[in-house]
Amino acid sequence: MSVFEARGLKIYYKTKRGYIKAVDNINFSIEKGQVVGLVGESGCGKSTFGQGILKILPPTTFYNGVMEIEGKNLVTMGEEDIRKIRGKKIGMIFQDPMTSLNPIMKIEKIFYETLKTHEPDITLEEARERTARVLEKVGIKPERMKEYSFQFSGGMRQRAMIALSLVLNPTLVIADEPTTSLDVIVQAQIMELLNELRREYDMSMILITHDLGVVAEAADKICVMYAGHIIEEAKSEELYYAPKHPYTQLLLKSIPNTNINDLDLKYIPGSPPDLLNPPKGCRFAPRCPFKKEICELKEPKVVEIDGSKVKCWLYSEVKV
Ligand SMILES: Nc1ncnc2c1ncn2[C@@H]1O[C@H](COP(=O)(O)OP(=O)(O)OP(=O)(O)O)[C@@H](O)[C@H]1O
Repeated sequence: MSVFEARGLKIYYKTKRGYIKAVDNINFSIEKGQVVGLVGESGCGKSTFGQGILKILPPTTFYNGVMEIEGKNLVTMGEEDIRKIRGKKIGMIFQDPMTSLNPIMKIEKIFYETLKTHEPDITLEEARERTARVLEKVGIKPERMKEYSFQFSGGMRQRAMIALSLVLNPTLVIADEPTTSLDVIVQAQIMELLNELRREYDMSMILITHDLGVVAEAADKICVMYAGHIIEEAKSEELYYAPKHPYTQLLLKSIPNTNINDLDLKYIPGSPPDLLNPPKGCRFAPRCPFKKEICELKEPKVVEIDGSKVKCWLYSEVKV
């Protein structure tokens, strides 16, 4: 059963020059207990999708289509109802823990404030108990809730933010580059922790990253984004060992051998298109080594092949 679904979802930024089509007509679903990886080059719309689910994008952002959590459509929902869902049903883990951990508040106060937003009657004592429990789960000694986040190491801050996103026991957690700012060993520890927690809490997680190596291990299913579209969706193993879309194939080839953060996409010449005016056919066509005539003329539909979904003319019947 899917806990969250997007159908025909569009998220556009309004600018003086026109609309930036950062998420453009995507379908997406995640089931209970599932981890879905969302990968792609910088600027392809991953964070827009993640933050769009929480409706924390600039107020001028245009949404269309459906984003459904437990049967409720977030696209048409008013701000007051969204606030009840934010944190409670959908948690968020950011790349920079300081986004969530106010440096001028003690950790216990941050947790208390978060709990109080959704459970106004909670006492400080109850909040402390819940905080202690969740801090222990992420490997932080409960007494450290008396400290400020700046007294924590980078890895501990990330653990504290994970605890904060879990304290309300959300149905879905969105983790946007949760390990990017950390060193390799701490990255591995945090990924292991996320994996343990999702099993224990049976929660669903959307894992946003530009690092295919990270998601290949952690995710059940991977969605590859390119220029506002999901161009391939497959089980992790399938995507890793039998990628179908030429972009996915090239992305896999570009995984660096050494563990560096920034992908060097030396195998993919050119750069992603301008999302103010994306190409009218396949958005990857200008860079695709297998491009056919149809590719630049008409947008391909998503087709299912061997259990994967792929948006590419190589796999579609051409009906002009
Ligand atoms: N607030 C904004 N106003 C206008 N355009 C924006 C805004 N935020 C992002 N964009 C544009 O939307 C597109 C998608 O950006 P987004 O940050 O979602 O991509 P991303 O895949 O998450 O990249 P990164 O990994 O670099 O964060 C880009 O063209 C970006 O320039």
